[in-house]
Amino acid sequence: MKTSIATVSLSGNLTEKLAAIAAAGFDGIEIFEQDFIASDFSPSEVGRMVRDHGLEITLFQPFRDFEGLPEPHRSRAFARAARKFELMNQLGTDLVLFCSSLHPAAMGGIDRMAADFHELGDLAAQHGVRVGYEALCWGRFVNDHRDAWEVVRRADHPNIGLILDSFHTLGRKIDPDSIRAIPGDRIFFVQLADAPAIEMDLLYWSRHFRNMPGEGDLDVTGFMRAVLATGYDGWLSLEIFNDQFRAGLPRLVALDGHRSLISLQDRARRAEPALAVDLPAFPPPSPVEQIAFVEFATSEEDAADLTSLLTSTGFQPVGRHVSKPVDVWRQGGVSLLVNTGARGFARTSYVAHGTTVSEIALKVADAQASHQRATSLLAPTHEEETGPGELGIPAIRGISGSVIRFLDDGPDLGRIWDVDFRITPGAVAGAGITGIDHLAQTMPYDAMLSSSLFYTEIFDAGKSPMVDVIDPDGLVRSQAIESGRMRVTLNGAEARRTLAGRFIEESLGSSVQHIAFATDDVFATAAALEKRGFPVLRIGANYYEDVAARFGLDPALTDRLRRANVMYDEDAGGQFFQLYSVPRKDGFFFEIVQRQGNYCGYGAPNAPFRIAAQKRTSRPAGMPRA
Ligand SMILES: O=C(O)c1ccc(O)c(O)c1
Ligand SMILES: [Mg+2]
Repeated sequence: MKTSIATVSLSGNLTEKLAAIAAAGFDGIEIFEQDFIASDFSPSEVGRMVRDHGLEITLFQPFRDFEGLPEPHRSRAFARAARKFELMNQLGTDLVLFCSSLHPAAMGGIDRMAADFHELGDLAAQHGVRVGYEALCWGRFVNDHRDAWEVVRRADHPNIGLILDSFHTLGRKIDPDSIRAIPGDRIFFVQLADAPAIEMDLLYWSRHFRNMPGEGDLDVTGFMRAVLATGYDGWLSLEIFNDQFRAGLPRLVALDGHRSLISLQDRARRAEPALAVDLPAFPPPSPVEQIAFVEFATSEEDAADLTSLLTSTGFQPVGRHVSKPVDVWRQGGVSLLVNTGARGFARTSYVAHGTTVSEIALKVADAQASHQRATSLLAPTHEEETGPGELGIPAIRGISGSVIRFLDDGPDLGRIWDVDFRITPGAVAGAGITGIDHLAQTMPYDAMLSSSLFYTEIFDAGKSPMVDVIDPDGLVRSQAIESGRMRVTLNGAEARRTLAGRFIEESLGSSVQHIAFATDDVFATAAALEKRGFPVLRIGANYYEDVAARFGLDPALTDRLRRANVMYDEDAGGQFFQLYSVPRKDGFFFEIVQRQGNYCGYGAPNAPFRIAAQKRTSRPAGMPRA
């Protein structure tokens, strides 16, 4: 179906917005009147600019406070409408949104309002335009789409129809299935927005906190299904009032928006196959079976720092790429690649960020299908030269520019370690690390929605509620994404002095800040790591006093935790143990965790104390240590 976005959803001036909207692949735009008034272009110039970008003006909005007024307000409202209809002719659009009235003099009365719209319909017809009526969920007399529909039904005029907006329906907790009773040809336009579940005044919530479908907590898919069930086949348009988006990079926000609209249609058709959705077919989301490898980009000079950390963590070099300076380090099912190449993407990453995680390879059921889904959802494909006989591994650019590769067990990709690498056979003794528990990605706070949308739409993934992590120098927000056996935590930092904020500055952008490895026996692993010279993070005595009191821990267990510098947490499902490395200069570190039972968190209550300890390790010599 054709997609559109309201100009209010993006930052910048009209010219910048148009460029961003066209580049993201939309077919049309809603012109928000303020954006037009603020611009210096004449209506016909704006119309031409829009069309020169290959876009249509899908809607002009909003027209406020029209219906149910006494004289002289009523005549003035009609005169105002006539002028806007003329403006629409100059802009080159035939549809305008009238939102339900908040006028203090408005009188309500469903037949009075319907009669006003009937008369307006004649005026609109004279100008060759159509009017759509939208219930603002804080409207004085009409604040529910069912009442707006009744007004439109009674107005009984071909130039008067209904406009639905998912926020106004879902924000007021109105059952979206009530839409299924409305004839699709009387719905003139559909606006889509999501929002996080926060209790607050409806108007304030709507004007500041809307976000892209899939980024919030509203059942926008249920709304979309109900709209499609009416037979509606018109525009799908984003109308997102969001403070962050208004300050963000318009191209990125527009791209996220287009991704969310494609995904929304895909979700609707998968949930209800009988619906007619005009969207090319692409594969369904699938879960990640395993993080197959993580690749670091570094240089000949800087590699020693990284490889000594790997060695002290129990990893061992086991082989090399057939044509590139890429070493494979292994331990208990984890493969880490160290790329010191002077060319290609790894080099670009290293130059931009210093030693960094530049690639993540994910094992899925069908790598080509996952790649096709990702690119259908607008992820840019990533191509790199391969030597003769080497595998072409499908890849995309992930958020923040890193590469995500897709692997599977098929006849080609399943042989990656035999074809692209020379691996020396033999077991790695290791320190008891058995896998990757999670990857922690750090990013500016305003990139978090974008990142979680990326993972949840491309993969079969769930997200947990956002939690606050208290860094002594500011708040970091953290959200976990889980898809099959892959866990990723997204950490958004606003404050630059937080550990996460410093990492973003030091590494010049978002990236993986830590890798958490799994062990089945944290104390055995801690002992093995100590022998290898692992730079363990010392945790203060106050922490153990508190954790023992909080959970009523056995003194023997508390003592083991303290001696090994292991942190502890519990939830209803089980227990969690965490051991940390001292962070590198840029803030990168390793974590080793043990999950017992069905513990499903990430130790968030421990984060303030872990961060404080990590910050102590980087303070000047001579200061007291924990
Ligand atoms: O916040 C508002 O006033 C407003 C205006 C127009 C809309 O379409 C809408 O959903 C909200
Ligand atoms: Mg709206």
